[in-house]
Parts: sequence; C-alpha cells; structure tokens
Amino acid sequence: MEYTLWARGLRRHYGSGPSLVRAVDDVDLAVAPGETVGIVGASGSGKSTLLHLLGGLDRPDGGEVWLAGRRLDGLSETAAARVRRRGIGFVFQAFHLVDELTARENVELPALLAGTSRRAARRRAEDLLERVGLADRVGQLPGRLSGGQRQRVAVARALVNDPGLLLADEPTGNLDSAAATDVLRLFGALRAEGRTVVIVTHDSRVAGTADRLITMRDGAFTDETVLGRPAAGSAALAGLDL
Ligand SMILES: Nc1ncnc2c1ncn2[C@@H]1O[C@H](COP(=O)(O)OP(=O)(O)OP(=O)(O)O)[C@@H](O)[C@H]1O
Repeated sequence: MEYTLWARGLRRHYGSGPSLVRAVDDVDLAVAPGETVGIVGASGSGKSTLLHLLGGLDRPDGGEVWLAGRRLDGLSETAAARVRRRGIGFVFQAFHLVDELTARENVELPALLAGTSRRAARRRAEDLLERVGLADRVGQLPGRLSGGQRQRVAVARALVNDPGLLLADEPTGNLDSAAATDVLRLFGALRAEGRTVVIVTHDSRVAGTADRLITMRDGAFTDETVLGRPAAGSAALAGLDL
C-alpha cells in the first residue's frame, strides 16, 4: 500500500548541552489513505513540532517525510510551499484567517494562489461554506463570526484545494464546548468521507474521532491505540497532483 504520509527517524532538537530539548526524537509514522490519526500527550511533549515537520512547515534535523510518495523534507522553501498548497490542508487552533477578507474570500484565497480560476474558486468556496453550515455567512468578515464559525471557515479553507492530507493542531483549543461540538462533527464527517487526517489535540472528544490514537512523551511515541477502522480509501489521494 502507498501511504498518504510516511515518516521515518524524524528528529528535531532545540538548544544544546544542558538546555537541549528533544522536541521530536526518532519518530516513525505511517498514515494510510482514509485514516484519521490522533496525537495526544502532555504539554511540551512535541505534538506541534511533529505536526510542523509532517506538513513541511519546519525542517527536521534528521529523518524523512514522504507525502503521497514524494519526499517533502529537504525541498527548497518554494517547492515545499507548492506541495503544501496543493497537497496539505492546515487547521490551527488560532484560525489564522485574514481579518480584512470575507469568509468566502478567505476560503477562495488558497485556490487562487494555486492557479484555480476565479469562478471555480468562488464556486468551490461557496460549496464548502455551505457544507460547514455557513451558507448564510459567506460575505461576513471573520471579526463578525463566532469562534466556532471562524474555525469552520478555516476547515473549509483547508479543503479548498482538495488536499490529500489534512493536518489539524488543536482545532477545538480556542472554542467553547458547543462550538467545539460543531467542529468535532465536522471532523467526524471528514473521517466518514475517507479524508486522511492527522489531528493533534488535548480534547478527549476529538481524540475519540480518530481511528488510531498515538501518545507522545518527551518527543517520542509511547503508546498507540487502535479505535476504529478507516473509512474506505481516500478518493482525494488518487487525484492528488503534486
Ligand atoms: N522554537 C523553539 N525553540 C526552542 N524550543 C522549542 C521551540 N519550539 C518548541 N520547543 C520546545 O520543544 C518541546 C515540544 O514543544 P511542542 O510545542 O511541540 O509541544 P506540544 O506537545 O505541542 O505542546 P502543547 O500541547 O503545549 O502545544 C517543548 O519543550 C518546547 O518548549
């Protein structure tokens, strides 16, 4: 089987001598198409650092990352940005929406940057905003949306280029319980439709949506639990054009 995401011997250390921090220390990971993998662990255990390495946002000191059969670490910044734009959707705790752009414009932006026509980007953004339950908010600026609505816009934006892989870092971390439930449902739906997702979380409800749960401590994997079976293989991978 070709894995959507495959990493071996990943290492990222900070500092040196007595102040050395092994943020990620010799991690191996293989994520199958259609799988939702949850990563949990105490604060400082290396979850975000790992996610950044997997998404090509940071370079490892050692090891390899492969996305859909293509090596990601070691690419030039421009090439990595291109792979990220097309192949990976990111969802962060802090949303990272552009305040001056409407919900629809925020979702359109990565599609336009990837060369999609204006009309197609607009149609896709509107479809996705409808899917996340925000059809009536497309023209709203983020400042006028609730936290849960903003995160749903961010999820729609992450999906706009139909990426083969979705990486989420504490997607409910900034949300109250009701808003977190909405976002949780959304991740449940993504799992059911065979999306491939790696999700870092402190929220046990979010962790419960994963097919496989990995616990990190001091930069390493200490435990792995299989919770479910991935939905049928991801169609998105087949169409992934890197
Ligand atoms: N840029 C950096 N410079 C130095 N140390 C760093 C840097 N980024 C992370 N670290 C350290 O690496 C370790 C792992 O950090 P990381 O943010 O990956 O943990 P985490 O599990 O995501 O934590 P949290 O759940 O609190 O977000 C921590 O000890 C942190 O202090």
